[in-house]
Amino acid sequence: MDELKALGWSDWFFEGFAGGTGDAGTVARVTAELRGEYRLRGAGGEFTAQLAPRLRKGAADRLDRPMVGDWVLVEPGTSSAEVTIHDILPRRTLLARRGAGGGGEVQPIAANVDLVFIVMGLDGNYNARRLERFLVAARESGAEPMVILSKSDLCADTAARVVEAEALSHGVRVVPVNSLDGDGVAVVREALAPGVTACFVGSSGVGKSTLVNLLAGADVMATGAVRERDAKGRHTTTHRQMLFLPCGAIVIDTPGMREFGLWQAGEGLDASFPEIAQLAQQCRFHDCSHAHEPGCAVRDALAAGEVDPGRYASYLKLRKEDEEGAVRDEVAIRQERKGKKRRIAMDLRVVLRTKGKK
Ligand SMILES: Nc1nc2c(ncn2[C@@H]2O[C@H](COP(=O)(O)OP(=O)(O)OP(=O)(O)O)[C@@H](O)[C@H]2O)c(=O)[nH]1
Ligand SMILES: [Zn+2]
Repeated sequence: MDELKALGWSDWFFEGFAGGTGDAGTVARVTAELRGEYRLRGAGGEFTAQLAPRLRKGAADRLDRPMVGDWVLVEPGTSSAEVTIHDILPRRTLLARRGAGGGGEVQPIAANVDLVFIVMGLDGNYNARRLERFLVAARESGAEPMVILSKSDLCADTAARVVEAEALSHGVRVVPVNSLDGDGVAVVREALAPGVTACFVGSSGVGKSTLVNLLAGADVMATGAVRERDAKGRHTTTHRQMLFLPCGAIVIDTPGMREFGLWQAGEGLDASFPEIAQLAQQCRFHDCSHAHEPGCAVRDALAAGEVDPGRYASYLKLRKEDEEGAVRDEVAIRQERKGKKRRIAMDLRVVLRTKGKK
């Protein structure tokens, strides 16, 4: 299993893998996905595989399909080109977002990530509300977040920005990085122990790929097939790919995200807004929305100037997005079930009709 450990395998995954009695040759990790074809890496190296029909047809949404970072079970075919993925092992962590203003369907980012690097550029990209949004999603994913304030060379007062970001991050480490001269990169490197899987998220152009290249000690991202020139002629990341660093860590660079809709806030919301969560326990109503109810401890504190209005608004917005998303998901599941029933009914009709003809 040592080869698998280098790919991020840990004891946690044993249970999903026939209680640890499975054959190492049948488990592999998804390193990239391109138009329904999967690049996998297992004990024996890299290979390409297709989804087994059961996974292709049975997938209700995109979370039911393999994504970058997943551990999957494979079955060899008669030729090496016919390897199929027939199962996905339970995910230890799952990072996802919601498309189109947060109202759309779930968009998986990566599975089994240990560390989420939230990258914000100090060239004007930094935004407190967006940082809070990323922190909620990263915490909820089950991975450990870390904030990278990139392009520190372009900021007149980096120290002040770090203090500001730390105040919003509640215990999450904030690191200023300058990828041009390597300032701060050592701190990022320290977090990248062998076998650790890290994912970089942030807007386009904040310097994710530049930093990944620096960590890799080579121009892996710019030369890889995952980089293309955009309309302005800039290199930009076009899809997710897993890279294996010389230090033994595994990184996933993601394309820049203009929008990061919240998929699920879960416990990530209260963990990211502990001062509000604590006050909420004293609200008169157990299910207080902190928007209009009488006896709301959160609004009382807000009126007394004890809660930051920006944080309060951010909390309410993310909470609303989370609730609306949950309703959407439920509707989608119901429609999916209905659709399935209809398909079964149609299949039956076909069977009956053909039977009648005989
Ligand atoms: N001044 C300065 N420029 C930087 C730094 N890091 C990256 N850049 C520049 O910022 C631009 C964008 O960097 P990329 O690494 O391509 O950004 P990205 O986040 O990977 O962008 P996408 O792939 O589109 O998501 C490039 O021109 C880099 O040279 C830095 O620390 N300081
Ligand atoms: Zn309240």
